Parts: sequence; structure tokens; C-alpha cells
Amino acid sequence: MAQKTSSQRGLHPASDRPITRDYVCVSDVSKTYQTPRNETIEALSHVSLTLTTGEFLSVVGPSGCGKSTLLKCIAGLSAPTSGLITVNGRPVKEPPPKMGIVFQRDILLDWLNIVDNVLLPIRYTRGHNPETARQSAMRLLDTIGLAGFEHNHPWELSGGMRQRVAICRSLLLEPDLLLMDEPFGALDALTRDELNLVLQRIWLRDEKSVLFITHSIQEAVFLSDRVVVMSPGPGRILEMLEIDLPRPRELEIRETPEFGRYSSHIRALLERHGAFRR
Ligand SMILES: Nc1ncnc2c1ncn2[C@@H]1O[C@H](COP(=O)(O)OP(=O)(O)OP(=O)(O)O)[C@@H](O)[C@H]1O
Repeated sequence: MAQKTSSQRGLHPASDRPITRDYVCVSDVSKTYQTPRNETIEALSHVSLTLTTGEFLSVVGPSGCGKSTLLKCIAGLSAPTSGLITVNGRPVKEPPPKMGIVFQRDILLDWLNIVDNVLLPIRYTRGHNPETARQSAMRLLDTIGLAGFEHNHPWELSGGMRQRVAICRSLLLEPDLLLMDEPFGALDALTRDELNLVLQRIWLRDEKSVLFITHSIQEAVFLSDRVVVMSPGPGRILEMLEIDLPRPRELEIRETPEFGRYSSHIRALLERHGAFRR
């Protein structure tokens, strides 16, 4: 782990592309919620991090440590109590342009077929040619392994297929930034593995900046250039770990000693900070 990493050489870890600049900057962000019963909940405490252009960054931490809160603040869906977030150099005051988002629940509309679910974003944004958008949607469905399902309805699809549709929808408007909040958390282990590979393939092809929230240490290490480890709430950053494993990664990489060392390091760190209460 001591050897010189890609980013220390000024190159993108996945493809040895030059690193350009930070796409997302979170500076000293804290967030406190006030509940209707007038309770104060401190969700985030002085969090600072950067997501470099084209980087895959995962955030891992125990339940309730503020991971979703952090993502919502970056997405412009919730305002920090203090601190500053910029996306592509601009302070976030509303959902930034060129952003896609995927949640744990796929949020597909049952009364629309699959291709129309993928096309939903163009109903709410201007300036898109419907025919070109439909062609993009069909191409995305094909890329993600759902060609032939475009006229089905969500209830006819498995959980993994539904989540693929949600990913296509998030990619329709060609975002530069993809925010993913536990997107595979509700899936069985085999489907999750498969979608990890799909996501890696899309990311390597499209060079998007990805912020990925997960409970799974293994998933975080497998997918990421860097892993942010958060403390139990109020969430603070315990460590930012660079994952210098070759790409593209096959699932078997999880059996290697290097992979095991990263996973054990993160688990031990979380354990030391009381993330696994017995
Ligand atoms: N809208 C809200 N109002 C009040 N408290 C909230 C609100 N949203 C989140 N919280 C609280 O903030 C803390 C952090 O929640 P958050 O959902 O960000 O954590 P998380 O790490 O994403 O959790 P999980 O992994 O279980 O999804 C929790 O204590 C939660 O109860």
C-alpha cells in the first residue's frame, strides 16, 4: 500500500488520464435537523471532501451517520446548516445542472412503460428533442441489458431490472455528476455483484464523477478510486482511503490479499469508532 499511487503521479487511477480538477468541493459542512417535536439532531459535523472530475468516490459508514444527508446537500435538495458546497465551481443552492441521481428505491412510475420511465427527465426540463431523447433511452436500455423490455411495465421486472431502469433514467441527460444513494442496497447478493460490474463498465466508458453511498465495505472497495469512511452520527470523516487496485476489476479481485487489506482496514477503523455495537 506504500507504493506510489496514480493520483500521486497526477493521473486518474482508473485510466491514467490526467487529473483536471475537483468537481465537487464540500468545505466544513455541518447539518442539524430540527424535528417537529423541537428536537435537534446533529447529522453532519464539519465534513470536508472533494470529488475530482472523473473520480469514483464512495462514502461508507454506519446507519444514521449522515451519508444520505451529505448526498442531499450536494444534490441541492437540503441546505447545510454551515459550510459551503460547490459543484463545478458554483455554490450549490438548488439541484446543479448536469447531475443524475439514483436512490435505493427505484421510484419508477407503474403507469408508464420502461422507456417512458427512462424519458421522465425530459418532461421536466426544456430544450430536448423527443425523438433524439427516445433514441438515447433505447440505447441506454440496450447498453444495460434491457433491450426488448422497453414496452413492459415496472411491475413486470425484477428488482435488479428495475434498478437498471433507474440508472438509465439518471444517465439520460448525460450528467457529468452521478449521485447514488445505496442504489443496490435492496438487491440480493448476486444481482448486486452483477450491477457492480455494470456500473464499473459505464463509469469506465463515460468518465463521470460518481459519489456512491453504501453500507457495504466490499462494494465500496470494489468500485472506488477513494473511499470516505464516516464515524457514527453526527457524521465526521474518519479517513479518506485511496484504493490503488487495477481496472477494470473482476469480482475475483475481492479474494486477493490487497483487497482484503483495504476491507480489513476500513472494518477495523469503523470498529474502533463504535460502529458495530454488540
Ligand atoms: N428530515 C430529517 N429530519 C430530522 N432528522 C433527520 C432528517 N433526515 C435525517 N435525519 C436524521 O439525521 C441523521 C442522519 O440521517 P441520514 O439518513 O443522513 O443517515 P444515513 O447514514 O444515510 O443512514 P442510513 O445508512 O440508515 O440510510 C439520523 O439521525 C436521521 O434520523
